[in-house]
Amino acid sequence: MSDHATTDTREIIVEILLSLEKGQDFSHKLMKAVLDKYDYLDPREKAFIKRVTEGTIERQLELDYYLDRFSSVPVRKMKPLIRCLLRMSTYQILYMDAVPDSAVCNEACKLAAKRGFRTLKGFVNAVLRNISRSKKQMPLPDPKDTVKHLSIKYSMPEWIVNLWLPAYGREGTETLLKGLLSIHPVSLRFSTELTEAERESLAEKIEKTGVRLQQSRELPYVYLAQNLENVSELPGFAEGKFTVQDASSALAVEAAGICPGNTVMDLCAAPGGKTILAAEFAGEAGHVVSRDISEYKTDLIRENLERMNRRNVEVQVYDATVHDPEKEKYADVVLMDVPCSGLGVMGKKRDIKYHATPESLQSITELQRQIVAAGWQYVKPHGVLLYSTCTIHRGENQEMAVWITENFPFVLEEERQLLPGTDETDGFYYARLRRKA
Ligand SMILES: C[S@@+](CC[C@H](N)C(=O)[O-])C[C@H]1O[C@@H](n2cnc3c(N)ncnc32)[C@H](O)[C@@H]1O
Repeated sequence: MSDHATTDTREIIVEILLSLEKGQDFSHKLMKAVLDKYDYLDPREKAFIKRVTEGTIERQLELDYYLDRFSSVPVRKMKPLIRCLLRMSTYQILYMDAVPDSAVCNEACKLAAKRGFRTLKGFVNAVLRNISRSKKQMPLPDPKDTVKHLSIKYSMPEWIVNLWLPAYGREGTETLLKGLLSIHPVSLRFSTELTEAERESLAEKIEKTGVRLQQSRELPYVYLAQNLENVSELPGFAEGKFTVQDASSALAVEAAGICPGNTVMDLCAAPGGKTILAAEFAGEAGHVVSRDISEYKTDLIRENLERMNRRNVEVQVYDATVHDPEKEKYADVVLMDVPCSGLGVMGKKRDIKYHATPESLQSITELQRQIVAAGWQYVKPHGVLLYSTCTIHRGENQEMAVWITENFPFVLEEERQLLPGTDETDGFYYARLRRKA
């Protein structure tokens, strides 16, 4: 990516980083709002804003480690604007070859002066030029200290590294950490009602717009898209021929084994990814009850159902932690895609790792248990409970499946933990549990 960015563009990035420091929102939401606001900018400038902002956020622990070594003032004591400016400039020096280091330093000094820190221009310049000179051998913690080394190298809080090391070992954890930092293409899930020839012809039309598509290894109707600016402008989107859905999420619905004519309940359904695929599998003779906690959330489901032309779905606002006696033994398949810690989607929601805490994992596990306890009875005898999360945490995943079999009349038939770096998907878990009687 070459440097088309002006001082004003870089100022937008600093503003986003400053808002995030104040805890004003999650980065993916703020990013979308900012790109909508500056929609008039040149696409290359928008791409620059996205790349630098997201890169700076996801590499923050690593960048701070370097800054603490190259600056006389510790990162935590810097003025917030200077801190954000140095982080995003260091990211450009280390990770964006096409932007000359001298331009990064000059632009940073200009921006510091523009924002009232003229006296700190010399400091900013000295820190960045030092980093630029040493960029081939940046210091990292001793590899013998596995946790600290991996934490800084892959910018992951130590407690999360500690959570994964016992489950995946050093090599497996490193593969996972690397996978989370790699490029994450947008995943397009084509309607399963299209024939193979129709799918291929649509894929060709999409590629003519400049988007690069690669069929997923996991499912023939999922394509990974690179170079994608705006999904809603692609041919076929408005006609409901595809939706944005990760292969892992579609695999979970596949694992539920929904047959034409089945009755399905989706208890935590917004924005509707799994509901729509379940409705395709159940067909016109089947029926899906799709629930979420608020009007706002259920409106998102309705919007997507409308675009994807699904009519066999009933959308309801309903709190999944409250038992609904009317639905006992109602469904062949109950989807419980529960709220979770989201550690599997950190590649797309880059600041989840800084917000999550061991305590928040504990309380989310409690909520998941409440949802299961309130909803297991909706499954007909010999029917399926499909439990899933987009996280990588045994307490919310494998241990939860065991807890279900120990407390309710279910047997575990299949479970799968998908891992970035190993699988070309988000981190995702699902378990198919069959009701005994
Ligand atoms: C992982 S997301 C669901 C994604 C969705 N299944 C899909 O495939 O598009 C979890 C959902 O649970 C919903 N949720 C959280 N607490 C809930 C509750 N008590 N009752 C119902 N839904 C809830 C959230 O609003 C969120 O939409």
